[in-house]
Amino acid sequence: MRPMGEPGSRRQRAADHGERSLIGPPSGASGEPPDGDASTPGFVYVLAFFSALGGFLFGYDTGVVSGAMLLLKRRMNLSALWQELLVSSTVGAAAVSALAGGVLNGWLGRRMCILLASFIFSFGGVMLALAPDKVVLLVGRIVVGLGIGIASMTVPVYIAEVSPPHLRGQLVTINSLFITGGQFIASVVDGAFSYLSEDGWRYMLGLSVLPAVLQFLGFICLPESPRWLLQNGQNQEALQVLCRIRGDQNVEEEYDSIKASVEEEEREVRGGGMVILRILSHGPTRRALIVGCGLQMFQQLSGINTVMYYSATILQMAGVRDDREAIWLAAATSATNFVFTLVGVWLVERVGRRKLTLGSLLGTGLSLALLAVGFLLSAQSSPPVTFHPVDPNNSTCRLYGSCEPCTLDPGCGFCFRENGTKVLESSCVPVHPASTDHAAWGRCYNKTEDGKSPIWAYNYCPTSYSWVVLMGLILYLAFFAPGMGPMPWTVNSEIYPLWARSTGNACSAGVNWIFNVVVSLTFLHVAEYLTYYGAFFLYTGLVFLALLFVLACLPETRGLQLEDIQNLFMGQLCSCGASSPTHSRHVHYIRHGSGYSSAQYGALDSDGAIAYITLK
Ligand SMILES: O[C@H]1[C@H](O)[C@@H](O)[C@H](O)[C@@H](O)[C@H]1O
Repeated sequence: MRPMGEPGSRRQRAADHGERSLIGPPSGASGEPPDGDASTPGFVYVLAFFSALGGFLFGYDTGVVSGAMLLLKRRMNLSALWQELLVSSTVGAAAVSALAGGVLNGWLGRRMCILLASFIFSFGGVMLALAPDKVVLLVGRIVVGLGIGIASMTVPVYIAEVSPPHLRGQLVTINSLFITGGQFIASVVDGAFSYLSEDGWRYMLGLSVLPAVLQFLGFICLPESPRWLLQNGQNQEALQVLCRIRGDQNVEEEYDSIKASVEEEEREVRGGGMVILRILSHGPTRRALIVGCGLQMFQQLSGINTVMYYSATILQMAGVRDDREAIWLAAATSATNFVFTLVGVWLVERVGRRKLTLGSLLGTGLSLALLAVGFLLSAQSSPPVTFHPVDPNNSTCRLYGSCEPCTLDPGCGFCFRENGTKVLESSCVPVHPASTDHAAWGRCYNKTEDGKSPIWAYNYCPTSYSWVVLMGLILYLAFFAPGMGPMPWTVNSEIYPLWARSTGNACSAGVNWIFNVVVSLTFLHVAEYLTYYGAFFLYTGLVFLALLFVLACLPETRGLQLEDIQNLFMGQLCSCGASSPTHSRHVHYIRHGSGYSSAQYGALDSDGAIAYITLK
């Protein structure tokens, strides 16, 4: 890499003139294109759009399954275990392929990996749409999961590598917008096809083939990332791609900077060895990996997928009894997630990654506390069991005195009648072994269509505090979606040097998927031991830990060229955060050969633009 301040560099030329250089980093950190260069060519937006279809498929395939399952469990007579398998197998497969994606990415390139993922998505989609039985369905869900894992780690890297620095955050965050957009469209499709009780699930699961094929066709014509091309010695092609994606801007400096950085990295890492071991033994990349994996872990530990998954139940608590109504209201929940991700796209280049993540975590934590308080109030006013039918099997359900402990036992449900908000004739009875939709026997076994049968509540209790929970849910999504939703993906796409980028992103995406499985599989057990409010207080605590982690360790990467970002990780891990506060000076290390010897001082002006001066 050409050191900043090296004779001949743009920044040094200004410094040589004796000015206290106020030239920003290669592109304006304030969100402006460098030196007022010509505007970014539309081609970059086309690239971002076709890549982000991978995000859309990630969102669609993880989101669509809940609605499809409502129909499938009846059509295929699925046991609870099979339902669990069909939902979690995709996430599990995504974890495995995200981890393997690092090797594939370095070996085949970003473009080939995206093509591979869209091919896998198309194949899996066809398989799901035509599945004759549950085994083929399971294989289809695993195939789709393999596609999701590869796409989830490749797409942000590709977009980051083709974007100009001043737009990088926004364009990578668009991928997250497509994820939540995919989840939203999936919930609308679920709603629309829920009326086709016979084959609706085939359309729900199969429709993902359309965006997958579109992405495949698009990527046949789109170029490889110039950074990967340079890393693999294809210099001419890299220059051509750079010219295409930067339009009439001068690409010479960017080309030189990437090339120098590749050459220097090659010198440093001569001798090879496994990339992950090299990452771990090299301080700055090790610290970047800890920050990247930590962010992804905390994203999942903030309970987003529990909240999304649990939204239907929260709505039932609030008095929505009809299945269809609950499906449409769940679509409103994912719409909230989507709309607020849009706010993140707007904010990321304006306030920067760090402030956005911190603000988001603070709001997410407070909303989780509100959710927990809502559940606590509901538990305290939990309706008593007033009707005790004779239990033929002497199950544990007859021992519970109120709704709360009854519904926390996975084997029991609450059967009651309502008169306005008053709960009458309530009993705690065993759930049917084949379906949680009704009781094993008694009044809540057979539902009649005349609306006179009692209400069967599995997993929730009727409560007059549901509005507190509902408010907590909406506030949670409004705070999570702009920051903690997209930032872990965005930050990971930029913090690793080129040689470590594929592996770093593979590890952090793998961590995201692993914690996704862990949180969703443990939620009901955690709730069983700690009650619902205990579970949400636990998530609140984890979010405050995340806040401390981000406060201490996440540096601001806004506006910096990818090749310069690693310098932010030169200091101690938990001083990372200190390198980026506004209005403060920070040392910017310059690489000389393989060492970091001299320094430039950078000061952030009030817009967050970085000014550099060189110490001689
Ligand atoms: O960033 C995404 C997004 O926030 C989704 O809504 C969530 O389901 C995913 O797990 C997460 O990785």
